[in-house]
Amino acid sequence: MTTLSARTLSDLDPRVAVPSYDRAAVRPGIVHFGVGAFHRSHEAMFVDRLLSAGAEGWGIVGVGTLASDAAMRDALSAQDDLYTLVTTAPDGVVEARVVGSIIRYLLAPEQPEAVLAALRDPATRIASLTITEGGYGINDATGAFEPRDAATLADLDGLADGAAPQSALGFVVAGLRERRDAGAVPFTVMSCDNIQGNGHVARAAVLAFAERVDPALAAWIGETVAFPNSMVDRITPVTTDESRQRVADEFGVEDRWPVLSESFVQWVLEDSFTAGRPAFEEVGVQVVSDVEPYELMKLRLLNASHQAMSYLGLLSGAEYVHQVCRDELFAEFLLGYMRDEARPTLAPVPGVDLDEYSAELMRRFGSEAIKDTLMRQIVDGSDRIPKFLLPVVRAQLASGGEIERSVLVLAAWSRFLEGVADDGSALSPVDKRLDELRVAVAGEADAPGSFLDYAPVFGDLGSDARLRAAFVEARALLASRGARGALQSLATR
Ligand SMILES: NC(=O)c1ccc[n+]([C@@H]2O[C@H](COP(=O)([O-])OP(=O)(O)OC[C@H]3O[C@@H](n4cnc5c(N)ncnc54)[C@H](O)[C@@H]3O)[C@@H](O)[C@H]2O)c1
Ligand SMILES: O=P(O)(O)OC[C@@H](O)[C@@H](O)[C@H](O)[C@H](O)CO
Repeated sequence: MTTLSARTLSDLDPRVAVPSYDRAAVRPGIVHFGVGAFHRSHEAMFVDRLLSAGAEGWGIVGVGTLASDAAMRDALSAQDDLYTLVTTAPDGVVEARVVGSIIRYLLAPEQPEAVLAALRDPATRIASLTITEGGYGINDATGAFEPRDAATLADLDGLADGAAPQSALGFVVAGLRERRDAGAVPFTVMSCDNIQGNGHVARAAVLAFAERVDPALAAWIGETVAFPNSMVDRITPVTTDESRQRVADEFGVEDRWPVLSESFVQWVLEDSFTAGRPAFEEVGVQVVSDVEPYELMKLRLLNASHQAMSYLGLLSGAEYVHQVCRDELFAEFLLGYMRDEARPTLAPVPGVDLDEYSAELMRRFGSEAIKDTLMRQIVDGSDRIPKFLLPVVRAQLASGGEIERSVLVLAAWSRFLEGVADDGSALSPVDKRLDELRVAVAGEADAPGSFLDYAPVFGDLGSDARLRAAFVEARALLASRGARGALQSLATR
């Protein structure tokens, strides 16, 4: 067994690829907020490829802004910011590689000045973000900037008074303010979160934040800073002790925080950068002028399918994505959702055959080695349902298209929030709006359909009579027949 560190790289099992470049010589060019599982399987991996190909000046300074990120800091600092990425293909082929592109990790609550210094450094040309859908504070229904987290709210007051930032948005705005005050070129703000128009959303959040701190700064950012949109894709489950053990058993690497993901990877990136960008296209990134068709395809087919399978799956007693996707009843339901409800809302996607894309998704979902849990998909469902599924519902209502599978998912979500599976066992929803959601769903007892009046999620959709009637029917079907029974009923219609 070899404990991972810069010193032990040459001792690793030769099946584990290691950085071929001199990490000590890599200069930083990207400051990344939110060094979670996904950043480490995706952007950091692409940058590792770039550095391996000889690119200079694009090392990553990772930043955690949450107190809970101390665990990542501790794990990475113990192994010189290196980690093992293990990918598994649906056919079982496994590859392992030590990623070296994160050259420094900063825990913002303890080192705010170091984070500001990294953003101030003219070598930093991109600030990238994976801070989750909720991290932008944008109300999905209205598009208004309404942050709810304490750090962002504190920064909205504190930044104007010169206090050190606490939130990712606060650091980005403070960093841009320093650039402006120094007469320097700003950095690009590159969101890699799963949000339609993630660049537009990041721009809206940063501008609204800056407007509250210094309107002239907001105007400067609006004129000078690029916020590229992107479609990002690689299924990356949470690292568990079982994953650590697998890396140790299969590759002999003792790694405190490896990442295990699928082999599939995709990044479609809008070519819009303020201060230059790496030659991403040379390492597998699709650099395009319009990302939207790819984004809509991915969010409405992949991410919405995760929502579609998870509430129904958990109600039926399943635990894993592969479990439900290998079940014919669920597979037929998901393919039906993709074919009859999501795909009619999509424009043609350049170079993509949507039949093949949907079939490949089912192969990816069915991959047992990934061990992705249904529970991972439902954390803060109130952030995900509006971004992934409701755009499909809105478009289908507008065109008179089918909605019955999407509505069954909404009904399953409402039943899931009630916390009881079909066999009577307890379910544990995790959602930042759980209290409000439970009040909303309790209203169903006296006023069926009133759950849809919960505006923070549904906006004005609750007033749609067709949707409301279908929702009431779907809830009744789930109550009488359970999740599997409801799927059977749909399959035989
Ligand atoms: N895991 C995947 O399969 C996957 C795939 C594509 C895109 N993504 C995107 O990446 C995001 C992160 O996913 P992950 O798998 O890395 O999760 P994770 O739980 O491993 O990491 C979450 C990261 O987000 C940061 N974060 C969370 N809330 C924040 C906030 N309010 N402000 C600042 N930082 C915050 C945390 O510090 C942490 O680094 C997702 O929300 C999604 O938008 C994930
Ligand atoms: O992480 P989220 O909230 O964007 O959505 C949950 C999953 O659908 C998502 O993580 C997918 O696994 C990912 O988008 C695949 O690329």
